[in-house]
Amino acid sequence: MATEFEDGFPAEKLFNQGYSYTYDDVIFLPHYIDFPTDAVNLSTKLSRNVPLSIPWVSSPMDTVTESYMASAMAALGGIGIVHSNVTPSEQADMIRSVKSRRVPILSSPVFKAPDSRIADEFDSHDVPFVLVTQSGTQKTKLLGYVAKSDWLGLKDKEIKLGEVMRTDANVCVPWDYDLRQIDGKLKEEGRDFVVVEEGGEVVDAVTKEEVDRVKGYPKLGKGTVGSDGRWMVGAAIGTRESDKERLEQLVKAGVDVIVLDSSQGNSVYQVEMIKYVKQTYPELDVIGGNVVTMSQAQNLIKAGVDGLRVGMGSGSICTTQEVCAVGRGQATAVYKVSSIAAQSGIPVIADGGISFSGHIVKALVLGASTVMMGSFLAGSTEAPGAYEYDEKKKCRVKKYRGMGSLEAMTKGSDQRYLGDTAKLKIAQGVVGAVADKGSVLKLVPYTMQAVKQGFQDLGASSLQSAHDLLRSKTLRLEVRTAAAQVEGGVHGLTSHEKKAF
Ligand SMILES: NC(=O)C1=CN([C@@H]2O[C@H](COP(=O)(O)OP(=O)(O)OC[C@H]3O[C@@H](n4cnc5c(N)ncnc54)[C@H](O)[C@@H]3O)[C@@H](O)[C@H]2O)C=CC1
Ligand SMILES: O=c1[nH]c(=O)c2[nH+]cn([C@@H]3O[C@H](COP(=O)(O)O)[C@@H](O)[C@H]3O)c2[nH]1
Ligand SMILES: [K+]
Repeated sequence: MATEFEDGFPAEKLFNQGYSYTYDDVIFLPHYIDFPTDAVNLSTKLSRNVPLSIPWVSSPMDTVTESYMASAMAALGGIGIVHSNVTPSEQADMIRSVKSRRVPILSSPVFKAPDSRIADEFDSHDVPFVLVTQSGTQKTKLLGYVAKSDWLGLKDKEIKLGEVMRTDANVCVPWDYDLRQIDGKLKEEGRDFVVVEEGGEVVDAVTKEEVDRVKGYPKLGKGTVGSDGRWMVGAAIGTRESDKERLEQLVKAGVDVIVLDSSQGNSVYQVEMIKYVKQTYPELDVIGGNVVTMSQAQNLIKAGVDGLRVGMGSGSICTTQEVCAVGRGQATAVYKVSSIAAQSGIPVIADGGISFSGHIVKALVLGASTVMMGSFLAGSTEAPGAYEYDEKKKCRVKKYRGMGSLEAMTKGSDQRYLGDTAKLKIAQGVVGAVADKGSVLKLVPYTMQAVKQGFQDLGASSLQSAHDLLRSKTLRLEVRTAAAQVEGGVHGLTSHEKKAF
């Protein structure tokens, strides 16, 4: 008689013992490989009606996702959620900006009116050209441009730009030109830059330098394009009355999906907002959260959400568990919420606590459809803010802060406390910095390749197949002791350098 193997625990057993497990606490046992790494397909859904080719979402935080990051996320086949720590019209402008181009490049050129003069633009800034438009701003007709090289050769520096600009309509390309098309145009005509325009109005400019930079990264696929033919982008809103007016502006700007941004989503405010969004904009997907328990999730599913965001206190900048004594270990939270959400076909976003590719594998295999990241992306070229040099750590860093930090709250999420200015504010997040990670256009493809290797080791060729292995109890896990976690990391060396790609 054949012996039944009992090796490791199925998830159902492991996550029902009264422990709150984080990603680092658990480890998967490898299964059987019968396909190559490249056969792993990580396409997925963010929410009921938003398909993605990679399970990657950037956090709605003001040091993570504005238009540049959201454009890059869409170009990679993921999606960015634009934060709401700005006025509704500023947030709507960011959505429009993402939708107005097809290259993950934002150059923010200098605009001037024809009767204005060059001040110190060419001297004190690294500006290769100035665009001359009717109004001296973006979103009007291009009249001409002045290149730095032309300017340097001029004797009369007081001259009006309208008198010296080059008028060359050929410098313009349509908004939906992709990187390959723009590169072709730059090469054919020997240009240093092109102006991106739509409907006769300037959207942006793209330089050869930027195109060459992006060309050096892994090849981009077709990206996340919506039914409007434009890149898809999400936006965060709150659950206050005033968020209804914010929502209206975002919808007019073309937003594809809304995230109700709260640390504790199971509230009367959120349930009412979900119903309002679904009634007012039935075509718009709404993601509820954050939740970490099955009953929280069930309430929001009943209210009509198209997706759920999971995580409370697991984020790198989060202090919620310390301050409020509520939350859950992220591995347990993702497994539990995904189990109930799967019964209604609701995709789950595993939000926060991701430090490396193995955490992404764990989140996805435990039932999530996508992972949302803040700290992992905040040090990238595409994140808002400038790099600074950290003298102690001897590296370039970018600021990264929690949306519940005092600094972020007093900047604008303060709006959520309008009306209760008398109330005492308690921070649930910190302000910090993260190391330079280069461009997400390189970071994400390499990380995805590592995730595919993890899937291959588990014998899962897709997210669906991973979830099938999980629920059929074929997938086995164990809890790692403290010593096992040490063993699983680099140990026993006097020094080492960690370089993944
Ligand atoms: N994932 C996580 O673990 C955490 C995330 N955060 C982030 O920090 C930011 C702020 O989060 P929260 O403070 O949870 O924001 P929130 O807006 O959900 O809650 C702030 C306060 O406003 C109240 N509130 C919301 N709608 C209301 C309404 N219509 N009427 C009356 N009161 C209402 C809430 O009950 C709460 O007391 C978000 O960006 C969130 O993602 C903060 C803490 C933890
Ligand atoms: O307790 C918190 N206080 C905060 O101030 C805060 N700001 C963001 N978040 C959440 O953290 C997630 C990002 O986490 P990671 O940096 O680990 O990716 C984000 O996606 C959020 O869910 C906060 N949580
Ligand atoms: K934390």
